[in-house]
Amino acid sequence: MPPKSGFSRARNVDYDDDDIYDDEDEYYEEGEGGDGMTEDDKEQMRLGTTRVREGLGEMSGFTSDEQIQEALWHYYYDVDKSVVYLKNKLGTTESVEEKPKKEKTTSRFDQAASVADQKAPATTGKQIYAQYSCSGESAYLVTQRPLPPMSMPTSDTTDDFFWDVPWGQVPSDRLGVITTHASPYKGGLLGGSSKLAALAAKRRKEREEAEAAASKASSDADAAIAMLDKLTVRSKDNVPSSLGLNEQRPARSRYPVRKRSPSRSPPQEAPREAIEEPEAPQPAIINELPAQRATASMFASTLCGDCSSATSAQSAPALQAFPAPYAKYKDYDSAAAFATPSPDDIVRAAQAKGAGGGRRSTPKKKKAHTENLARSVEKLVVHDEPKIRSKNLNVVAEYEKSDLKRIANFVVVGHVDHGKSTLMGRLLYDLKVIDQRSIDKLRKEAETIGKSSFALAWVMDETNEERSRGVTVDIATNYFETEKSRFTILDAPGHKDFIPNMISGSSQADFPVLVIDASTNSFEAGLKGQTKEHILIARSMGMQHIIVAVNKMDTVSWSKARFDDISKRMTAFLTESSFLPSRITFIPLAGLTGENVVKKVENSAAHWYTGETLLEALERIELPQRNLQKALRLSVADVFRGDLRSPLSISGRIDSGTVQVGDVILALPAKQTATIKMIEVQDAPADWAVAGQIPTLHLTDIDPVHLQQGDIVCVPSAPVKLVKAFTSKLLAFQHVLPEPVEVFRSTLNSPGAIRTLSARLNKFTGEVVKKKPRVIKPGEVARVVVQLERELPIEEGMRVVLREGAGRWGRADGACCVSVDCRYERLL
Ligand SMILES: Nc1nc2c(ncn2[C@@H]2O[C@H](COP(=O)(O)OP(=O)(O)OP(=O)(O)O)[C@@H](O)[C@H]2O)c(=O)[nH]1
Repeated sequence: MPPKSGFSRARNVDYDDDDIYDDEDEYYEEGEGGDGMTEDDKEQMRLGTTRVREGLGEMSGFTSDEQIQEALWHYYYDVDKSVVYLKNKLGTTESVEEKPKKEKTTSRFDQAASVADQKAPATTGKQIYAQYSCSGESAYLVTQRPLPPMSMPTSDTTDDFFWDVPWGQVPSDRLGVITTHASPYKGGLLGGSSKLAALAAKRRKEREEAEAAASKASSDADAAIAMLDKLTVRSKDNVPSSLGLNEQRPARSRYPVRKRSPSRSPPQEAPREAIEEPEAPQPAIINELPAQRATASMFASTLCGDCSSATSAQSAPALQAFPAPYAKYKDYDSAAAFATPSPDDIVRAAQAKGAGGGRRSTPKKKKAHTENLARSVEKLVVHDEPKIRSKNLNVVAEYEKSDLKRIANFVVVGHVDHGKSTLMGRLLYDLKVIDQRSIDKLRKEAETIGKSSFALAWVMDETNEERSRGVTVDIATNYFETEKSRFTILDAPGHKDFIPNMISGSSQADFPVLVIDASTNSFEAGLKGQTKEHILIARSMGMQHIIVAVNKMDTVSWSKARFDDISKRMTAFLTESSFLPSRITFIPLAGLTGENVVKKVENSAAHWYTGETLLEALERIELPQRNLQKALRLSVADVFRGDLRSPLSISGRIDSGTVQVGDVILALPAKQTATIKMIEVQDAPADWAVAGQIPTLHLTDIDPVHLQQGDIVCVPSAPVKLVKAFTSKLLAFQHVLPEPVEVFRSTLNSPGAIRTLSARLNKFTGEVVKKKPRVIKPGEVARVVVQLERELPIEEGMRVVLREGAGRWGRADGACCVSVDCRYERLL
């Protein structure tokens, strides 16, 4: 049988007696066998019987023990009262068998009066016995004398007894005396039922027993309190919580608390952590707990262990810190919570062991296997780019032994709308580089927007802007091949707004093809516009040979006079620009019709011309010497930030040196290195490229931000120096003064100024004619000092272009620039 819970035990202790027994009869019958007599009662009854017989004297022989005991029981062992009762009873006619209980219906006062009437003569009055209960004492009113004879008929009522006595004037012989003495019935009932007295005694006894039981329960409760205290969570002030489980949270602070860094911890969280600090157990508090808690239940004992054997003072502090249900895990350490395998781990390990067919691997082997695996994983590092391996080719030897055709790059220059793009489209079309279907498609597309005459031009002008506007914007590159040469076409824009692009194209060319519109007034307009400027730029780039294509001859009916006039005027200008007459080629042609482009003109009006076609002139033109043995110098004409396969690519002509796949290059002025991953020459993959070619280099190991158009690419071992000032020999195309200029190194440029005119030189011998001249006239050669605002990669032998300040840029007279043939004698 499980022990009584503390709760039920407390309930029994606190029950009130009156709440249990409301009916005295039930209590009486539940007494000792139903007779209500205890051993004490029987003893008192025996002694009382003896004493009553002594009090009855000679009347004792007429009285049975049963009557005596009945009287004693009735008067609660009062011997005197019992004797009086029995004497009165024996003196009356009333049967002694009459039970005193029936007299309850008659008042005590009437009984006394009745007895007096029976014992005294009616004329002597009545002796009255009255009994009052007054604070535990008995008072008797006794008449001293017999009552006088009554004239009135006697009556048993008190009204008859005092009928002749005036109110308030009672005769002295009828006055009684009240005497008091201590009642022999301490705590008993007076004149009442002896059963009630017995009931009172029973209740006193039960109360005493209940108090004794409560005392015992109190001692049991102490043990219960001790156990409950172990489960009690204290507040910071060590006051036992009255809320029980609701206040157990602070006890969790016993577990390791992860502290936040002060910088990241919100200010308001600091007090919280202070609250969570574990509280030192206070055993003294436990002893002060009220004894109002029951002992631990079976459930609590199961969770918390057997605490009954430990004293509260000893065990409570240790358990105090661990709220249920974790109290049993006194040594719990969350930091090492997973240091040992969990029950699930053990089960899984056993299952794995069984599934492994009994094969065992020792921990040592497992550890070695794990380490090997870790090392293998470390080796599996994925690099962003595969390591580029160079074939270490002798590129010069490879070039010489190759049957590579002559490499020729030319830039198509001239005034806007003079027919440059159309001429190149016709060239490509006649050379079958562009097929008929593509031309038909372009022609149809051009017709839709009313520009059918531009169909051939669209072979080169591929962007929507260029096609819609009918104007070339950027350099268009294309390739064609002849029997002896591989050409790269650099179609430059003729509009003045795109001069920088024209310079970029010119920087990659070996020679220019100048296109002049032979139509009436167009040639003249071009001379005032970009025709002369383009010539000067091309010459400034070091180009010495030039082909002049007198275009649109169909518009002038192949007029020889017109052709001769143009040739004469242009020869004069070109020679002024330092082109030797022997290096100037004039070809009358019509790009739109293709006459004298690839095929000789068949028009009878052109019978007077027996010279070369454009293609023949291209094949014959002399190309500059290639410097393959010198250090790498490449002018970056374009930068492509392409696809995933080729995130960064550059293109430009190699001025000197060679490159091959795997080479590390240096980009200036960023001073950043890169690795050549792939090379393409004229849209075909190649292992190398040499001076004179315009390859596309696909790079890696460099951020695209470090490369831009106009940069110089060189080898890290022989970099180009970055300078902010240099001395140059220049050829003046107009008056030159110390003045602000824009300095171009290819398309890379910087603001600067001609700081000093050092000397005027002999145009052919280079000797000093005059030191520190005030001005340099057009056509004269001089030595000047140029200052730059920012560094540019410039070295001896390079060519730069000095143009007048931006305010005078692009003047319509075509003489707006100072184009300088810069041969650097020395750097500052
Ligand atoms: N009649 C005639 N028209 C030509 C000839 N060549 C070109 N054209 C026309 O001249 C116009 C301009 O031709 P383009 O090739 O665009 O001229 P462009 O020099 O390339 O122009 P930009 O590049 O913008 O400077 C077009 O309408 C052509 O059809 C030609 O030989 N004869």
